[in-house]
Amino acid sequence: MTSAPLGSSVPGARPRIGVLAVQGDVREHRAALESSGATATPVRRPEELAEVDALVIPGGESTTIDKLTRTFGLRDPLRSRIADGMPVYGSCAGMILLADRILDGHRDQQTLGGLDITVRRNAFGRQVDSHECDLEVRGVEGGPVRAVFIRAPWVEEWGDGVEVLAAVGAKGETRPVVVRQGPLLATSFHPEVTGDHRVHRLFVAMAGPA
Ligand SMILES: NC(=O)CC[C@H](N)C(=O)O
Repeated sequence: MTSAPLGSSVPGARPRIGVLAVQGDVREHRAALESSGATATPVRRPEELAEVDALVIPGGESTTIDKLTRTFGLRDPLRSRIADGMPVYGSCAGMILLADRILDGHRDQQTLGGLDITVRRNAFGRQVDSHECDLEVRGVEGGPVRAVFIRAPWVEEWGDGVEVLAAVGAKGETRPVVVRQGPLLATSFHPEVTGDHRVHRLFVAMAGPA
């Protein structure tokens, strides 16, 4: 008997989803993905990226993740997979990495890009280290999601192709905190820390067999 090929072309196969494993809640994202119907593997090397159908970029520090992905030779492979339409979910710093434009970035900070959004880093104010709220997210059934924000960004501008799935009121404005553009999904908050895996299930459905 031959072994089944990897990937979502196999009917009923679990999508193979990588978690960028240079910094952040890698273990928690892998557990949330596994319990949402995916096979989750860490990605630190270009060869590991080549084996996955989709990718999660965890939160952490976007400047550090930017530097480490360049050090590990992952930046160009990541950019080309994103350009080829690989589904990617970015949480917090991961949202920043997916954004085409950053406000309040470090000098020399680069993103991978792909999402037609402008994000503001540490947007809720440096004095507000973290906060939580209940948030209705379009596409997530079963009531509000507990959203845990940790030095989080928000979306300040977005293009016509970007769907806003959730927003919060801040400083008199409505600021998107969950956005989707085709195969790319981003949240300002950290769903991996709450034990509620519905955001991961939404992403697994985006990554899985049609
Ligand atoms: N929890 C997080 O991912 C924080 C993001 C961080 N403030 C940054 O700019 O990268």
